[in-house]
Amino acid sequence: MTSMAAPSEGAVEAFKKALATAASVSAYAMLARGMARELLPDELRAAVHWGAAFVCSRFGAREKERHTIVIRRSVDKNQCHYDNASSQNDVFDAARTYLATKINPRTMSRLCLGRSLTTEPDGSSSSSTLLSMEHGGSITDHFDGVEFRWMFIEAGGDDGDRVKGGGEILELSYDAEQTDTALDKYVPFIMSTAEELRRQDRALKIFMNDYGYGSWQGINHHHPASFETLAMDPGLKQAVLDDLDRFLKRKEYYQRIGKAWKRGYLLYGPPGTGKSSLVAAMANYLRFNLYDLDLSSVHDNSSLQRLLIDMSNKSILVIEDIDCSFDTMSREDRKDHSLEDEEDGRDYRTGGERKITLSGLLNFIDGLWSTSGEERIMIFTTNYKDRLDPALLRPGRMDMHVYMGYCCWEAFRKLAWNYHLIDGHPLFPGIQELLAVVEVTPAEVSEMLLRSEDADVALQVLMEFLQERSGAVKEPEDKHDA
Ligand SMILES: Nc1ncnc2c1ncn2[C@@H]1O[C@H](COP(=O)(O)OP(=O)(O)OP(=O)(O)O)[C@@H](O)[C@H]1O
Repeated sequence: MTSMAAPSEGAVEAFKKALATAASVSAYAMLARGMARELLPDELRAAVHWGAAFVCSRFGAREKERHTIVIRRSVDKNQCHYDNASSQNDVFDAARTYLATKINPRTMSRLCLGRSLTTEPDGSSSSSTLLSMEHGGSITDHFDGVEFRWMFIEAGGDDGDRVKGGGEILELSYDAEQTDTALDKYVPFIMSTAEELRRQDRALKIFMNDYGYGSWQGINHHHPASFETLAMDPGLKQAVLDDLDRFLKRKEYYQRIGKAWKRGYLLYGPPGTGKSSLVAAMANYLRFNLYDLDLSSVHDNSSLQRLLIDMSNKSILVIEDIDCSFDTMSREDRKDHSLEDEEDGRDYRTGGERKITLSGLLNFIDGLWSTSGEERIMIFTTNYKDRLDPALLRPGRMDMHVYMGYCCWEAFRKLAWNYHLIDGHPLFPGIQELLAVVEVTPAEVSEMLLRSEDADVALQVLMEFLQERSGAVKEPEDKHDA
């Protein structure tokens, strides 16, 4: 504990004297102001005022010192370490992307409109339209309580000498005392905001592996599924969304606890309950590319490793029907074969050389793959969770298990809205009663709802379909166990 030292007598005296002096100075000032008002004519008072202002401007408090960062469109080649290094300055591009969000077309009289093509490290490209400042334009931005001023200057103009070889430049200026905020917070903030904006803008890709060669082929991914259109238990949907949001925000957390920044989801449930739709919704929500791994096309463990290493960050690895991809039956169920069978590298089902193994996949995912990249999500789907190897279900492996079940009342309401924009109908109560006892998948309900564009007809078709099925009673369901 700290205690305040008692002030010495001398200090108290000095403090009192200072107070008395301050009081008498302000008293004199008030008296002088009053006398001046009474005794001096207006012209003389104005002249005194002007004189005081002049003295202040010459000798008084000087304007705060400003610092400027110059950001050139292209980096001077001499600064590059490699001969073939690109001369494009990333910071310039990021600043322009960021500043586009600060442009107000209503208040700025001259603007530039451009379209740029961005090539991602994975080879995909996307174009975006950008509003930017015209040469000579300026923008003021506020961040963390600090004012930052941006100017866009053209090479070859008045500032031609300064920017020789650099093309166009952006100048960022701020109070000198805010240098730490500028460099340690504002510039990183601009870079990360620009990256996020570009990510939102870029076209998504889905990559599939070639047979045998261990390489990916990508095409644009336009699956329309979103969390908005997904018909599932609302609580479970929110839990998945919250988990994804938490994952995205936790870079530092994963670093601190020494774990790779990856997350695994196991989606399980009968066919047609929306597992693939949920995968697409997750990719769209995160703006992550999808890598759809078909294990039957992978020749051996080393091809598998090559494929996994070639995946980019911020991506989702999907292995559908994981129960069919390996001998994933639970080890307890193996009557005739011991674990040693697996370790000798032979496939005891065929007697031949085993191509790839579940342990090969899991070891690699836990090992090199998880440390060679970041922000990776891995999704396994299965129609039969009970057939999975316990190694897959071990805590820490698949972080969240999501059960995609038969169509419940809430899921039906979502589908009715998706397909017919209705939130109520005289047939709804009857459908609700039937859904409580009939096992029907969202895919089947969707199909019925699509039978007619007329909502009355489509709901009648669904009603009859459910009545036909009503002999089958739902078995109790094991809900999600995150
Ligand atoms: N939960 C859902 N929400 C919205 N649409 C769904 C849902 N489930 C299924 N559908 C509809 O049914 C179609 C098939 O569903 P999907 O392929 O996502 O199911 P799945 O569980 O992955 O099936 P499988 O196990 O056979 O691969 C989807 O394209 C979609 O139109």
